[in-house]
Amino acid sequence: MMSASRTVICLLRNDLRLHDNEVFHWAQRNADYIIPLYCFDPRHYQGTYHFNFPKTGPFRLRFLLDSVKDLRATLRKRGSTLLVRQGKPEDVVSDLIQQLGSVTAVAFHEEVASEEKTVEKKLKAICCQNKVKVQTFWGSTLYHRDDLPFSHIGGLPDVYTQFRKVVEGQGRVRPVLSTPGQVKPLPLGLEEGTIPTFEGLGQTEPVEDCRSAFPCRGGETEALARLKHYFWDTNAVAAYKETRNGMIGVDYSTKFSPWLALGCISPRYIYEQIKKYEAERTANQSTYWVIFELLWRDYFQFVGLKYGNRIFHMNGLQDKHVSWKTDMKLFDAWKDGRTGVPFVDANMRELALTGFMSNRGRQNVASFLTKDLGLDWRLGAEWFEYLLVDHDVCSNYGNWLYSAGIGNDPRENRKFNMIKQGLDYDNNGEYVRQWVPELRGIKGGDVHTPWTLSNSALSHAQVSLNETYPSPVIIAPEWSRHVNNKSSGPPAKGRKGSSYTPRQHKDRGIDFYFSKKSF
Ligand SMILES: Cc1cc2nc3c(=O)[nH]c(=O)nc-3n(C[C@H](O)[C@H](O)[C@H](O)COP(=O)(O)OP(=O)(O)OC[C@H]3O[C@@H](n4cnc5c(N)ncnc54)[C@H](O)[C@@H]3O)c2cc1C
Ligand SMILES: Nc1ncnc2c1ncn2[C@@H]1O[C@H](COP(=O)(O)OP(=O)(O)OP(=O)(O)O)[C@@H](O)[C@H]1O
Repeated sequence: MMSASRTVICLLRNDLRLHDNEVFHWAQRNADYIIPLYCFDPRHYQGTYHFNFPKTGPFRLRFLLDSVKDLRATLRKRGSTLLVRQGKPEDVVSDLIQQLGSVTAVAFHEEVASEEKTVEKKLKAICCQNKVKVQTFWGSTLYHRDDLPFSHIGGLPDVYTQFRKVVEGQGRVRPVLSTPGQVKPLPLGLEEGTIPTFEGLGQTEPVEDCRSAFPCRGGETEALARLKHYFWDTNAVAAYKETRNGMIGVDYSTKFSPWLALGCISPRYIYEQIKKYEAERTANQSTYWVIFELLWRDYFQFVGLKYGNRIFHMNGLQDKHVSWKTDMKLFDAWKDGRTGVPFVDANMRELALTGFMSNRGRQNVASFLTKDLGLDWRLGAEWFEYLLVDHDVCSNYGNWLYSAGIGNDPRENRKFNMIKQGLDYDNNGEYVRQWVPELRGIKGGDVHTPWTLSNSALSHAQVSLNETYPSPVIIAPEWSRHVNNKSSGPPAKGRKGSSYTPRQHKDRGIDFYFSKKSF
């Protein structure tokens, strides 16, 4: 007698790739029929938890649609396809189990945060009711959760460097799993399903901005092409450590994050390629530093595992009470890039217009929101959740907690100085002028501090504070140490009542900007 055929549903979530994907790898060995499935979960298109911003913004949605299309095309080339449904995964899977009557297993990658965990629990309950096996995997990090050199997740150090040293010393990265040449077929009679459109999901397609630092499209194919470009075609990876704090252009950093967030590229594959590059081309601090940064990503995933819902709580991991404000006027100024602090505004406008912001920018705007404005950090985190093309729940909330001083930063009271940062990382003001066109007439680093310019300098630059560009919503006292006094003159209009007092530092030149006293 022939044994009954085995049908496995491979539920794809944030693992939209065929390479190094344990779900497919397992199904290939344990099924006669495979149903690759992606569900557009309506809960992802509702509001964020506290402030009700749209949970998935247009840039991430476009990236997701690209990624789903690309995976379908890849699977079609290999004898399969991607089933697409609009609905909650637990309902869709339940319907498929009923419809087919032959499903033997449901396989998926586990996630970290409670919303995703709730879906997993529901899937398990449905499978249990229907006597269908559930096979789950861990696959989002470089180091596998089960290989961590800590006896249990509670032993994860609260300081990144301690985590990194232990992991680098005692951990191992698992080898990349093989990519199936042909994928096992689908059972007959299943509708492939239409990939939804922007309109169908109640959104409008974003307009391309030629200034974007991330003009890339989603999908595994594009992710692998990006790696080839950054490593093998341009050798940009060999200078990563020197360029990674840049803000203009595509190649100052890897830009892997959006593909990593949706799982279009595997961190183990990146690691394997770095090792290959080091063996065949060059091994230097830069090539190592990409791994160092990927370990930050791992770290925040594991912090999420350790702390659960505490990563979302107002008082953070340390249960530290801070009197956060929710002044929505100030928040609007921040989110709209109208704070009057050009370095902040440029970054916030870049985010709104492209869905991307550099790591340097993110650290600064987060510090500004939490430390200068004293606003509830969750406003910032949820705004990022809405807009970022690379939103990843653990990296986003983990970094916000860190910036707000209630997460994993071992230093007390770390606060960025917006003017020093602007001058250090955008010394001649090119980045600010790119995103804040009202200030284009102001030359050099002066663009970071328009409120310190004389009326004649402002009118020469065709800037009118409070009319064409706002006066700063706040001026932190420590900023005065970093003002380019060469062009500062008598108080400009609109500065009335501010706490700013210009200090005269004649002929100190550029070195003055690089004071080590504040970040
Ligand atoms: C407030 C704030 C919010 C953030 N939100 C997110 C987010 O939602 N998703 C996200 O992927 N990153 C987030 N980051 C981290 C970081 O800014 C981005 O990963 C990085 O800018 C992406 O660009 P890249 O891929 O070119 O990075 P690269 O500099 O090329 O780094 C390589 C990879 O390392 C990882 N990485 C680097 N820095 C960090 C970091 N600080 N934390 C975690 N992983 C890191 C990313 O996967 C990145 O792709 C946030 C940082 C801050 C300060
Ligand atoms: N994937 C996710 N993305 C964003 N937020 C998430 C995600 N998963 C869970 N959360 C957040 O986790 C929290 C879960 O709230 P819930 O009420 O279930 O738990 P809780 O521990 O009692 O938290 P709270 O005290 O804030 O209500 C919410 O803040 C929710 O937004």
